[in-house]
Amino acid sequence: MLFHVQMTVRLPHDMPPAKADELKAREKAMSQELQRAGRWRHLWRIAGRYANVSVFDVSGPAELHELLSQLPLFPYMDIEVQALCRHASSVHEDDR
Ligand SMILES: O=C(O)C[C@H]1C=CC(=O)O1
Repeated sequence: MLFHVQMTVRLPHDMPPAKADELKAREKAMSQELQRAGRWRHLWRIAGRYANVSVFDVSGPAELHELLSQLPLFPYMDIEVQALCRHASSVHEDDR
């Protein structure tokens, strides 16, 4: 199943920079691992914001929740999820 996910990062202003850098480095490593595995299909920065729009390809909501909740920045993100299904007019036959 595909899910559209919007993540907005809200790090506390008093978080020590070294802690923020460590969280961001771990988040980057995990996101790249999931992208290479095909589970995090798209990752786009929303211009002008510390936020992204992503598309995940997972078995269902439970797997998505497990994956998102393991992200190092999870405690510091507002996350909105929308389930996607194939559009009848899509020319991409392999979209699910
Ligand atoms: O920067 C972000 O949007 C938050 C998060 C998503 C991937 C990553 O490396 O950090």
